[in-house]
Formats: sequence, C-alpha cells, structure tokens
Amino acid sequence: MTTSVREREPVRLAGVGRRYGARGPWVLRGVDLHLAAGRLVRATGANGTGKSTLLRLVAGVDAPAEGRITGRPARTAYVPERFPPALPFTALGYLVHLGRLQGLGRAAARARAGEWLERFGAGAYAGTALAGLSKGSAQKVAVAQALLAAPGLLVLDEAWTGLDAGARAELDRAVRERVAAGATVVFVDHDPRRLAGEADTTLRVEGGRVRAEAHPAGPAPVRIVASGDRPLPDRLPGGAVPAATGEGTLFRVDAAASDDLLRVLLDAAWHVHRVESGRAGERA
Ligand SMILES: Nc1ncnc2c1ncn2[C@@H]1O[C@H](COP(=O)(O)OP(=O)(O)OP(=O)(O)O)[C@@H](O)[C@H]1O
Repeated sequence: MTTSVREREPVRLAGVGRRYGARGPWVLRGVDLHLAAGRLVRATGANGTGKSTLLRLVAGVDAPAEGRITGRPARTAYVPERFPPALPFTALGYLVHLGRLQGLGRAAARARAGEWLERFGAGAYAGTALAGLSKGSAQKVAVAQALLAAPGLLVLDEAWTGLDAGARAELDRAVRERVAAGATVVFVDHDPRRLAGEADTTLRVEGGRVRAEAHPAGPAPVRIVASGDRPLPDRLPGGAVPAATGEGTLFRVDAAASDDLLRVLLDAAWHVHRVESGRAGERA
C-alpha cells in the first residue's frame, strides 16, 4: 500500500467521560490523552473496564458524554469486536462500497479491495455474500475494510480474533506499515504476545481512568527510508521490519542497531533516501 510518511497533529482527548444512559455509572471519566502520529498504542485492562468504550470514542463511532476529542484525521478506520455481516453485499461489493464512502474512486476501490482480500488469503471469497462467509472470512473482510483507504488513525478492537495464523501475521505487518507511514494505530488484543515490545505507548484502563505509559526506550527511534531490488536477509539488525510506503521501504530500528542496518542495506546495493531520528509526530 502506498502512502507517504508525513506528520500531523495528535488526536487529543480532553476531560473525556462516557456513561451509558443519563444516570448510568461512569465507565470512563477525566480521560486526557495525546495520541501522536506514527505511534503504536496498546490499550490494556481487566474485562469490562472500558477498553472497547475507549476505542469507540477514539474512533469516533461513539461520542463522549463529556469532554472533547479533537485532531481525528479524516481517514479514520475501525474494526469492532463484532462485525455485522447481515448486509446485502458480496465481500468485494461491500469493500468497494466502503472504499467509495472513504473517498476512493470506483477503480481504485476495486483494486485496493482485491489486493487486501488477497493479502488476507480471502481472494477466493470476493464474490461470496457476506452472510455466507465463515466467521474467519468475515473477519478478514472487516479488517480489509479498515485498511482500504490507508487510514491515518486505525483502531482495532480484538481484530485478530477469528483470523487464521497467516492472516494474523498479515495484520501484524499491515499495522507496522501503517505506523511506519505515520498513522496512529490503537489496538486491544487479549494475547499479550500480540505486537509484544512494539507498542510506543500502553494505555492502562482501570477504575474509570486511563493512564498512558510511554515507552521512550522502546524500539524504533531511527527511521530509514530506502529502496532497492535485491532481497534482504530475513533477520535484519535490531529486528527491523520493512514497511512499504510511497517513498520506498521504511525501517524503524533502535539507534543502537541503525548503523548495522545501514551497512546491510548498502551491502545489498540499496539506495538510502533518508535517515531520521525521533519518532514521527514527536515535537522538537
Ligand atoms: N452499549 C452499552 N450499553 C450499556 N452499557 C455498556 C455498553 N457498552 C459497554 N457497557 C458497559 O461499560 C462497561 C465497559 O465495557 P467495555 O466493553 O468498554 O469494556 P472492555 O474493557 O472492553 O471489556 P472486555 O474486555 O470484556 O471486552 C461494562 O460495564 C459494560 O457493561
């Protein structure tokens, strides 16, 4: 998927609260957060503490009862815990429809929909009615709809659940690509190994409050954009993961491993376009 790396304002939550019903108990209250561009954000907390509520608010599919949320990019995508398959579309027809709603032309929507179905191993189901899809295939369509228009904010609520191992790995890759391209990705997953060690921030949801824990010493403070035709080793220095962008391939790597990675790229006759330190969206 091609999207350029660019910076944008963070999504800001200021004094956000949510309760269900005018007199219901507050599920979340006094939530103040900055979710910067180019960050991977994990939300954690015990069952029923309000993680899904928080994700729906961040995605904009639910509105806060008090407080404000600003800076949400125009292209925001969301995968809910449960995907509604009872719509009169085929898998491809649904994706093209949503792609068009997200601003893509018909031909581009068709092409992207086909590409994402293939990437998730669901190309064979393009012509199947949504209602006729297995749970796993329906989940692939749910994930594909979120990735279609290269969102600047991607919100994933247990989106890996129901996917087969290949599709789960593909979704991991797609998340890394979006983050590398400058998107904010916020996710919840019951498996603590999901993208373990890769999140820039953990949101701990507890007792109606959300505490943001940044991982400043976490991975990837250096971003290298390069291009080349020759294959690279499977294991790159610092565990760097290549991600396709409009400008070439982007690698996020720890500063300690960046020289080694540059050497590997140059040895493979890759052209290095840019080396940046600091995360996208970080203020000087
Ligand atoms: N639409 C709703 N109407 C009424 N109450 C709701 C609604 N959605 C969530 N709640 C309540 O809000 C609280 C938080 O729910 P939420 O689903 O956000 O938590 P969660 O941390 O995502 O839970 P889980 O880990 O079980 O998915 C729960 O008490 C839940 O019953």
